Amino acid sequence: MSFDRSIKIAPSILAADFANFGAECEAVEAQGADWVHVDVMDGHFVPNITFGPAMCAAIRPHIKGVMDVHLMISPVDPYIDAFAAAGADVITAHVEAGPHIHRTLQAIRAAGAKAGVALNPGTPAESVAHLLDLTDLICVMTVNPGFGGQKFIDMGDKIRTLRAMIGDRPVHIEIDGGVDPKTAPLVAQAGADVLVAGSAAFKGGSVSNPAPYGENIRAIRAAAEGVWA
Ligand SMILES: O=C(CO)[C@H](O)[C@H](O)COP(=O)(O)O
Repeated sequence: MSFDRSIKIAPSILAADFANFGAECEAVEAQGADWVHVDVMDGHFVPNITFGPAMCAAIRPHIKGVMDVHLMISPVDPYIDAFAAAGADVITAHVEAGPHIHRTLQAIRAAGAKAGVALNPGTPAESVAHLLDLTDLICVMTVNPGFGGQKFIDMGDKIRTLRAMIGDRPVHIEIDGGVDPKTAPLVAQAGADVLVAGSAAFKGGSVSNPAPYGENIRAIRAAAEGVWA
């Protein structure tokens, strides 16, 4: 997985048809998705339960590109090897999920995946200042994690602070929650390059009618890229 700072759209399959994940992954990729984002929730760190490593392994053959696994679980460390073995390219853990985030990021890299660290809206940018050389991606939550379809919370100042802290390190800034064509320019302008979109990516489409996925992805990308025009 090579590094670049172009805008990447990562549809979250939290908004897909739960009875048809393999076909949904293929459909969004065929319609222009750069990454596929998988929201893993445990009913403990967040108030919702979704998928585990077996589901990630099941959809892996249906994803040609990057499988981006966002762990909203606590503890994280006992499950890292299982998600890496399931084929995750990126594994992101929350800085709030445990006392030893250094150990977690090192374990993710040791397992062969890119290491991401996520921050809830209430967590300041400075909480990851000491992690910049241990991480490949910082995920800025623009909703309180747990559910799709929530209202976007403006984290522009945090994104700008992180972009300045990162400097020329090869670290992605990913935004997760409420991303759509209206909010995408705000986060892109602030310095984000990976935009997770659930509701706004899957809106109006289905595996039997995937064209709206393409329209949605193109609209988010054009809005984000438009800030540089
Ligand atoms: O991590 C998440 C929720 O915890 C989801 O990825 C996020 O909310 C995306 O969904 P939407 O675009 O519908 O807001």
